Order: sequence, then structure tokens, then C-alpha cells
Amino acid sequence: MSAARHDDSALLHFDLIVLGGGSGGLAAAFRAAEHGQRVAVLEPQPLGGTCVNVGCVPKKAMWLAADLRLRMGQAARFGFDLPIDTQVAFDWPSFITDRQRYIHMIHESYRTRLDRDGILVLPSRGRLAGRDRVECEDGTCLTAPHIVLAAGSHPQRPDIPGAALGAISDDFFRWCEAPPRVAIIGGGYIAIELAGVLQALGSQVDVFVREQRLLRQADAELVAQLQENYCQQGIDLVFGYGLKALHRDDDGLRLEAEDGTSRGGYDEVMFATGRRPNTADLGLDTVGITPDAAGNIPVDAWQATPAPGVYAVGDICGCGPTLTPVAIAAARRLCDRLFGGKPDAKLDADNVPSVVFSHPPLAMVGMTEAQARAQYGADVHIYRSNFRPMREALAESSQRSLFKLVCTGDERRVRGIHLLGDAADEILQGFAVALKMGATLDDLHDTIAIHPTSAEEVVLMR
Ligand SMILES: Cc1cc2nc3c(=O)[nH]c(=O)nc-3n(C[C@H](O)[C@H](O)[C@H](O)COP(=O)(O)OP(=O)(O)OC[C@H]3O[C@@H](n4cnc5c(N)ncnc54)[C@H](O)[C@@H]3O)c2cc1C
Ligand SMILES: NC(=O)c1ccc[n+]([C@@H]2O[C@H](COP(=O)([O-])OP(=O)(O)OC[C@H]3O[C@@H](n4cnc5c(N)ncnc54)[C@H](O)[C@@H]3O)[C@@H](O)[C@H]2O)c1
Repeated sequence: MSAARHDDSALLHFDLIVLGGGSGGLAAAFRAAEHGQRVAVLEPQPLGGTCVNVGCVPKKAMWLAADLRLRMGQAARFGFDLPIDTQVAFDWPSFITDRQRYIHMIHESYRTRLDRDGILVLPSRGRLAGRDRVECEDGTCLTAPHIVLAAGSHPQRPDIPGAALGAISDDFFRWCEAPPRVAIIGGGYIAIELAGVLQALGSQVDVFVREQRLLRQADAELVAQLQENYCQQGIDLVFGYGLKALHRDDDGLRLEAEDGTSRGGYDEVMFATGRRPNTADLGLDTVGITPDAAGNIPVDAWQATPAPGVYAVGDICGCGPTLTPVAIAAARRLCDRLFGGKPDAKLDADNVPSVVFSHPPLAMVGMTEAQARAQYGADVHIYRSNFRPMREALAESSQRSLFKLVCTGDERRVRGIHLLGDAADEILQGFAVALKMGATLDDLHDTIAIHPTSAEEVVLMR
């Protein structure tokens, strides 16, 4: 904290206090400081929260390693002197050192920027002690007219006997090798992403899903193609599975199903069964905030909680998809509104693009076919391209890509773009802008294709 900006008499009084130094909290702090505000951030863990420490960043690093492994398996087909489907040894501990060095650089850059902007960071949990007051673990009290709750969420284990024997995604980032046999419980983002990484890096992965399909929020046709690709990669997908209990026996970990069957021999069982907001011991009762049944802090469209002056952003309020850029966007807009003279600034949670970092990645923005049919009935027009990308064809792999446009009306307004395939994670961002601007199929067709790419399929679909 710069002495020039905070004299002793005002040391404990701020314009804004932020609880949580993750994606949303840091974005709020930086934006408020840009607007000349005196800001304090309370964060008991390493800076950056879930995304930087046990989420997006280390996950993407592992995904990149897994992707490289899969590509190396194809190298012989491209003339390299390597056996077909080669399993080059992967030094997991050495990669973790590099991964953590990269994460350390992010911590350092945050620290530099916080110091530069005169933001006070206290390594403490915070607890509301009134509408304008926050208490630190050592009893220090800070006051401010504005408080932002950005304390995030944590992985949730199901309430079954033996649940404590299972790992959660936080544990995955501490592993130093691929366990030979892994069972993953859940069919959402985390289950799919970690299944792909582990299988590529040497584990035999079985995924047990309560529903009859993976990824309930994604378009059903793309999910069917992804399921086929995963099966070809050797991942065993078990649908309609109700887990009753988890035991350890001589063979390792054993799953007991509700239908009486059991499967054992697992070295690790990982729960990827959703997350719950971090609202325990936040002092919400002192300001009259009651979380909803899912544990989310209630907020209106302006991130305001029922307590005047207290706001919430990110996973803790679950408004919009629980994604890093959503938490950041909500925080920046809130601070632009409170301190930046932009009275209309608020999060627009419609048409948020997102990517599941599967192998290959699945990218989506806007409506699925099912959502469009529910809203527009028969006036929905689907365009699709199911193809084998050049790399897979050259490598004689049967992995396929599926790109799909969901359009409505005579003008064929693009309502949804769904891409499963190599580089879909990088392709979608620009097309998401087009969708948000109201592009029609003709607009896509009027754009000259970039050849030869997978991306050109988006402007060539008929
Ligand atoms: C495995 C995994 C992979 C993910 N991958 C992606 C991805 O690829 N792309 C994407 O967009 N999103 C991804 N996400 C989701 C993304 O990480 C979250 O949506 C995002 O981090 C939420 O930001 P937040 O600021 O709300 O919370 P967080 O980033 O979790 O920050 C909350 C912070 O608050 C702190 N805190 C808790 N209690 C208190 C307290 N009482 N006082 C002070 N501080 C407190 C915590 O220590 C934490 O640092 C992933 C999540 C996981 C788990
Ligand atoms: N690439 C990304 O952007 C990315 C990656 C990871 C996580 N995230 C975010 O983090 C959130 C949390 O991820 P997640 O995968 O934990 O949650 P999720 O909500 O995506 O999926 C949870 C899965 O667990 C299942 N489940 C829940 N309770 C269960 C139980 N008792 N028994 C069996 N199955 C159960 C659900 O049916 C679902 O399939 C995501 O929704 C997403 O917003 C994003």
C-alpha cells in the first residue's frame, strides 16, 4: 500500500472492500482503483483464486500436455521417426514444476499491479460485521461504503458413504503421476476435461454419469459425437449410473451402484459433481442476506444483494454461467457503475461463449437446437458439417469434427454456433462477436473462407 495514498488516520477506512482475490475480486479491485478509489482486498490463499491456482490455468496446462501427447501418437504418420501410436514417456513431476513456475509468474504480476495501484491486500479471510464493515481473522476491522463479495465456490462431494475416499479437482492438481485406473463421477465440464487429460497421459479412465448423456448444457448432437470420439480414445462412459457408496478393498477403490452392481480396482475415484458457493462464515446474517437453496447469494441485475452497499460477483452468486470471464465482466461493470460514471453498466449474461477443453475441444455460444426449437418451434433451421479434419485423415484416425449452426426465421438469424473439433477453442471467439451483432447465414456466406482450415466450415455450411 502506498503511504502517499493512505495516511494513518484513514488506514482502516476504504472506498471499497473486496472479499476474495480471485477472478471477480481482483477485477473489481483493479477497476475501482483505476477510478481513483481506495481499495482493500482480503484473500487468505494465493492470489488468483480458483482459475489461476486450481482451475482454468493449471487445467489448460495439463490439456496442452495431453494434446501434445495425442499429436505425438500421430507423428509417425507425418513421416517422423517415431513408432505409430507412440507413448513417449511423460515426466509429470517435471511438467508440474514448469506449470507452477508459470502460475508463480501470474502471482507476481498481480502483486506488482496491486502495489502499483495502491491496493491493500490482507492475507486473511473476511467476515461481514455489518453493511459497511468487515472483520479480519485477527480481529482487525475495516470499513467502506461498498463491499464486494467474491469468495467463489468449492467442489462438492455427494452425500454417500465413503465419499471422503474420493478425490476432487483440487486434488488432481496435486497429483504427480497418472493413476493407472481412474473412475470419474459426473458428466459436466470438469469430468469431461479431466477424463480426456488423464486418458491421454496414461490412465485408463471410466466415467460414471447420472444422466443419459454428457454435458447437459451442450447441443445433443455434438455431445453424441464427442462421446463417440471419447470411446474411440478408450474412455469407458457409463450412463444412467447412480452411485450408492465408495469402499476401499484389497483391489483398490470400489464403486457400489444403486442397482446393486459394483466395479472395483480403481487407484483413484474423482468426484466432479458440481461446486457450491463459499458462503459459510461470511457473516451474511449480520446484513440480512440469505443464500438460496443452491447456496448462491441473491443479487439483482446490478450485482446488488438485498443489503444496501453489499454486492456479489462470480461463482458465489452464480448469476450467468460460473466462468472466469463472467466473474470479471460482472466486477468491472459494477465498478464502472459505482465509481466510473456509467450508470447503465451491467453484466449481459446472454450469449456467453464457452469451451469445454475436451479432446477435441467443444465450443459453444447461444442456443442449442433444443433451446431454439422450444422458443421458435418449426422456424428453426439447422446447418451442419460433420467432417474428418485433414490432420486426422492424414493420421488415419477416425476422430471426427462436427460444426453446427442454429438459425431462425426467413433471414436465417444465427442463434447458436456449436463447434466440436481441433482449434474450436480458438475459432469460436470471433464468431461469438458475429452472433452477438446479429449475423445471419448470408453474412457468414458473404465472408470469404480461409482455406484450408476447419474454421472455413463455419462460413461454408449450407
Ligand atoms: C477445474 C476447473 C477448471 C475450470 N476451467 C475454467 C475454464 O477453462 N474457463 C473458465 O472460464 N472457467 C473455468 N473454471 C471456473 C472458474 O475457475 C470460476 O468460475 C472462477 O474462478 C470464479 O471466480 P470467482 O472470483 O467467483 O471465485 P474464485 O476465483 O474462486 O475466487 C474466490 C477467492 O475467494 C477467497 N475466499 C474464500 N472465502 C473468503 C473469505 N471469507 N474472505 C476472503 N476471501 C475468501 C478464496 O480463497 C478464493 O481465492 C474452472 C473451474 C474449475 C474448478
Ligand atoms: N472450460 C470451462 O469453462 C470450465 C471447466 C471446468 C469448470 N467450469 C465451470 O465450473 C462449473 C463446475 O464444474 P463441474 O463439472 O463440477 O459441474 P457441472 O455442473 O458442469 O457438472 C456436474 C456433474 O455432476 C453430476 N452430479 C451432481 N451431483 C451428483 C451426484 N450426487 N452423483 C452423481 N453425479 C452428480 C451432474 O449430473 C453433472 O453431470 C461448471 O459448471 C463450469 O461453469 C468451466
